[in-house]
Amino acid sequence: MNKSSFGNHFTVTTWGESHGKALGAVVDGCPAGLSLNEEDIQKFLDRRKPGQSRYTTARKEGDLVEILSGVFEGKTTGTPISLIVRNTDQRSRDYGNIAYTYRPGHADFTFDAKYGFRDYRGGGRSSGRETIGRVAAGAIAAKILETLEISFYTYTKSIGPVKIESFDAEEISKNAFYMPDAKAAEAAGAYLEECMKNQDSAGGIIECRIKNVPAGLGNPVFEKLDAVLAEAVMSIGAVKAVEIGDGIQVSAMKGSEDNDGFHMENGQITKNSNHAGGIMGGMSDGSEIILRAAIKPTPSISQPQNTVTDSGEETSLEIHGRHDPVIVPRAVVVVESMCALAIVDALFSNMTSQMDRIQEFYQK
Ligand SMILES: Cc1cc2nc3c(=O)[nH]c(=O)nc-3n(C[C@H](O)[C@H](O)[C@H](O)COP(=O)(O)O)c2cc1C
Ligand SMILES: C=C(O[C@@H]1CC(C(=O)O)=C[C@@H](OP(=O)(O)O)[C@H]1O)C(=O)O
Repeated sequence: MNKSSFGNHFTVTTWGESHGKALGAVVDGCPAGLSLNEEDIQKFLDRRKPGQSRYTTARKEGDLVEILSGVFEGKTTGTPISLIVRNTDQRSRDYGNIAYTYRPGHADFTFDAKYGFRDYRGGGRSSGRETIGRVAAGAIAAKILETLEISFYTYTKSIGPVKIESFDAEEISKNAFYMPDAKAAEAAGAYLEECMKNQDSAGGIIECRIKNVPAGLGNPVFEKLDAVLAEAVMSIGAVKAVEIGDGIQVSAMKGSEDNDGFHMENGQITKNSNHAGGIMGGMSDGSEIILRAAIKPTPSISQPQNTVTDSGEETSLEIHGRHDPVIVPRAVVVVESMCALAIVDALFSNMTSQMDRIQEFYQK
């Protein structure tokens, strides 16, 4: 558990606890010669950090990253890249009443079931704060993908019952929810105010669209690209479902509706539609990859809840502390980072032609 490795070729280990001294990641397998500085990573971390709006945890963290190794004179050296973010605003006293009592919906009971004890301060390793390491590593993966012109749009599709009804890419970074629809963002704010007034929380859906992934990435069996992406995204705390393309809706469609027909466009094989979400038979088909992640409502809510202690006593629990009333906006960049890591790992593992393109780029 203390080692959350990701991938076989581009390997990421995240480390650290929410109330420990620091958190971070070690990235192995990044090619030498990639131009990389702290700002490249910081701009990703800034999209995740607490305190971006009144709809996030009130914990005050700058989440400033330091690169400890693997970069010399602004370029990666091909050796392990170690990244650290120090914790500065732990308030462990908030967690005194969950040291022996299990929070419904969090990992307290299952941690004890597996290990027999746990770091209850801030949830330890099961805190959403662990995602700092994923995002820091994801920024490096995204930088590699940028050299191949592979790019991402990741945004909030819904919060609770409020769904986006229009798409304006410019709008995504302009509201607290990373929604591409200003009206929906306003309605989401009103919904959240209601939840907060009732000491409750909300969930929602994040959509990630990946452009310019060449056809043929992935594998026809086992490490299928859709399976690899789903595993990567499902490993984020609070993600309860992952869909590719039309996802669960295909179960109600007819073959004639779901199939994406082909035609020729400028000498290229092109699909008429994209119900498949850019992946067929476990391999990318050259169209946009479309993935959605369903995020549950934040489990730590302050209204009294029925639960039990670790000695089996039934009790009522009021959770203290500074929690996200909704996880979705802060998880947008986490989903993007995990997708970037999965795509880089897939590229490095089975497309030698892509490796050549990367090497060519660095040697320029
Ligand atoms: C970015 C992010 C922020 C989170 N913030 C909180 C929070 O403030 N309070 C909380 O109880 N859970 C929060 N979570 C969710 C818990 O980490 C998660 O529910 C817990 O680890 C149990 O895992 P599970 O929900 O996948 O079963 C957050 C998750 C993420 C990814
Ligand atoms: C601090 C972050 O989010 C935390 C995620 C979290 C949880 O249980 O997941 C619980 C809270 O932790 P604490 O009570 O220690 O402040 C959140 O604030 C972060 O993600 O950076």
